[in-house]
Amino acid sequence: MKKGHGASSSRKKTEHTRRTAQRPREDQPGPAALAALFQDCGLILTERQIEQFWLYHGLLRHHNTALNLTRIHNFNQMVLKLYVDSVLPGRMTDLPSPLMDLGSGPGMPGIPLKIMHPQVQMVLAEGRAKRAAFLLEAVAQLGLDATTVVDRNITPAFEQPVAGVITRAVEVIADTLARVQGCLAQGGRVILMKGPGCDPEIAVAQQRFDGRFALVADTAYRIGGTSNERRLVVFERLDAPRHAVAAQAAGRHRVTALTSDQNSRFKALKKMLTGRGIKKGAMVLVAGARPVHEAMAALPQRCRAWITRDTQDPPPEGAPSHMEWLQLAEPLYQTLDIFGTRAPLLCLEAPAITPWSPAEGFPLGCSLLVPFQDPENIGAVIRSAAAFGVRQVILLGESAHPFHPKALRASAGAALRLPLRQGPFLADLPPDLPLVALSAEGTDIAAAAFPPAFGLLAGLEGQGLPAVWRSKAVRIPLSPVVESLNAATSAAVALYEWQRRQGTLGDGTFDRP
Ligand SMILES: C[S@@+](CC[C@H](N)C(=O)[O-])C[C@H]1O[C@@H](n2cnc3c(N)ncnc32)[C@H](O)[C@@H]1O
Repeated sequence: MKKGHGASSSRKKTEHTRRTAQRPREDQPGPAALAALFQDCGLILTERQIEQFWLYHGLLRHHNTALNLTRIHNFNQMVLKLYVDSVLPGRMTDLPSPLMDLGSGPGMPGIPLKIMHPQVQMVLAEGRAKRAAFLLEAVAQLGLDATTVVDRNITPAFEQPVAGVITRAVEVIADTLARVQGCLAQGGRVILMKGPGCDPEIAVAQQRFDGRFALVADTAYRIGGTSNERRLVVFERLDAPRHAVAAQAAGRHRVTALTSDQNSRFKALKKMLTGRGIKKGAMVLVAGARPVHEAMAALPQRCRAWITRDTQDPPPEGAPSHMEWLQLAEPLYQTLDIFGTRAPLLCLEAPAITPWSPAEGFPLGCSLLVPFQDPENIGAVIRSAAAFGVRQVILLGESAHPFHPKALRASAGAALRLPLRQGPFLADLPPDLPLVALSAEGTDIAAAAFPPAFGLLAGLEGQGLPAVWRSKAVRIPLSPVVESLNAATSAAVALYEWQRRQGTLGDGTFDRP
């Protein structure tokens, strides 16, 4: 992509020396000498432009001692290395508008470019207050319209939209590309005025911003007839800035911003962190990037709200449009993000948990009955139930809520997919049910018979099972160094044993019964 240098610099240098030698009158610093130096570089200035450059030159000289604006003091050098150098990109590439000169310092290249291309809307960004004040004075004195000064450091949080960014002598390319994430439009260009040895910088930037920025031009050149080598490197932005993505998403969804923890909507969301609140409100809070996207894809009609930190992480394109976008102030979001995911949360209308009564019996295969009081155990066992092809999970009266955020997370989303039923309390299970119960005091599971349609009754954490079930229970043989397995783990092992007996685990998967 890099283009070679133009005509030999030594020939140009000789011509330059000869022509300036023929104009002794213009050797003295002044508007005419300035115009002549520009002309030697093939740049013809209008009277107004000469006047503006001369005025700018005067301001630079006047303020240089106090503000340390440039280390170049020689008149010819100032014209060539500062003003001419600044305007050359305008001859080599189209200038986007609005164009931000990032790290403008004393106004380079923004002010000379603006003088040459008055139609371009120019934004001069300069983090140092005294330099920014100088820029304001220069803009006023030169009468530059459609030119603003941003007197702050540009960071990725800067979101004033611009179509292009130009920068000279500020930082490495990748840092600039990162810095303009918030403000540069999709398709916008970053024009980087570089020295000749910038290949390593380009390579780093290409690697870091692969898919987000593309290198579209890289041209080697020299300033007029001098030996000063330059590279003009141009990157084009492929992705869209966050604010544009957020604005598009806000057009697709109803948006509500919540800032107070006293807000009734926020209070309702907070209730979804407890089993009781979920039961009452019939709403579920899904956390974690993957579970959220899976739940949205599987249950689009049930999606109620996409919950984010302010405008960050807008709902993706294709998200159900009836879903509201709740933008929460940081402390409110943190209250709901109990796992510290920092990712969007999804509020879902809870899938129905239909009642089950013992009179209904069990369908073919395994129904898992769980009395667990720990939501993480409930989630873990539901995940195992899904993994081993259980027909339905019957939650006994003792059980924690399967949509408690901790249960949902431990189930890796399975709680939203598997048929869940609400059964009676343990004590109300009739003793003649075809159940295989699990207890550390039972007989070895190796000898157990699994009926074609049966219920697997997991033990209750801590207390185990009531005596009536303990007496007919099966156990998983264990090393005597532990007393028992975790309740969810023992259920998983029993489910594995049941599937193994079906002879369906041979190829690493099994068919649903
Ligand atoms: C070495 S000077 C170059 C100035 C000018 N571009 C030139 O070529 O003469 C770099 C300037 O960029 C400014 N600067 C650096 N990082 C900046 C940022 N993130 N936002 C705004 N200004 C910045 C500094 O304050 C400094 O004035």
